[in-house]
Amino acid sequence: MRIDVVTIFPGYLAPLREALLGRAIDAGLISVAVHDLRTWTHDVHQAVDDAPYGGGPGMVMRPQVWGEALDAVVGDVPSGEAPPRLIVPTPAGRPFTQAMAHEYAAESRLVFACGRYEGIDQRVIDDAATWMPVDEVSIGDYVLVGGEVAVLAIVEAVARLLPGVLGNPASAEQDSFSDGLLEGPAYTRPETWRGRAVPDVLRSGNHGAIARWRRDRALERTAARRPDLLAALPPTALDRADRAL
Ligand SMILES: COc1cccc(COC(=O)c2cn[nH]c2)c1
Repeated sequence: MRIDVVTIFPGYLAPLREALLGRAIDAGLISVAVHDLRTWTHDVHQAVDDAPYGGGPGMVMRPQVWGEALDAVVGDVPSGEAPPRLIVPTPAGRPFTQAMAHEYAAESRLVFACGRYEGIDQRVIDDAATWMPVDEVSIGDYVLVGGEVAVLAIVEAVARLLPGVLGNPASAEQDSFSDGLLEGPAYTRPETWRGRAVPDVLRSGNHGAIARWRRDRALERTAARRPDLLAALPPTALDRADRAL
């Protein structure tokens, strides 16, 4: 997978080259190119933003700069080849989910546009959408200073799903959300720690009982913390034992 990121703070994307993702890059599973948006400014101040039409606080990122940047970074899409997907992290976006991470993991190329200030001139999105799929995506209901942190989160969630990136692919299958529920509690040695013992069932070797216990804990936690996920489950997802909980 080829990943391009356009940002005014290239240094913010340095963590992509660390650890798991760094190894995936070294293994050639992913290529990451980070581009400084100011490359496509032509004024001495390298201005990337300007005052908003209609007034109001803050600044808006200029269309000319972004237009030239995306033209250059996306380049000419060879005929017959699918264009990359442009992802724009924004508080106003569609909520990013594990299902979307799986969708993105199937793409051969992703381009990320990191917005700042009050956002990017809408015409940049509208123009880009005439020649590539554009997703405005939110990673949560809060406002960051820029999209860079969101790109780190999205790239990590997507890259870990790529074959060969995770040492143990089974853990991606048993993710939280993979069965629509939150992951329950996990334990490792020692058996007792600060007077707290590991639940006996987990040391019983009774795999049926262990699976049941884990599912019960996941259902309890999901009901307590994310009733919306429980409500969204298809009716067939809960068996009789689940309902008895
Ligand atoms: C594109 O325009 C803007 C404007 C302001 C901030 C940002 C960065 O994204 C977020 O703040 C965010 C993403 N998901 N949840 C919060 C982008």
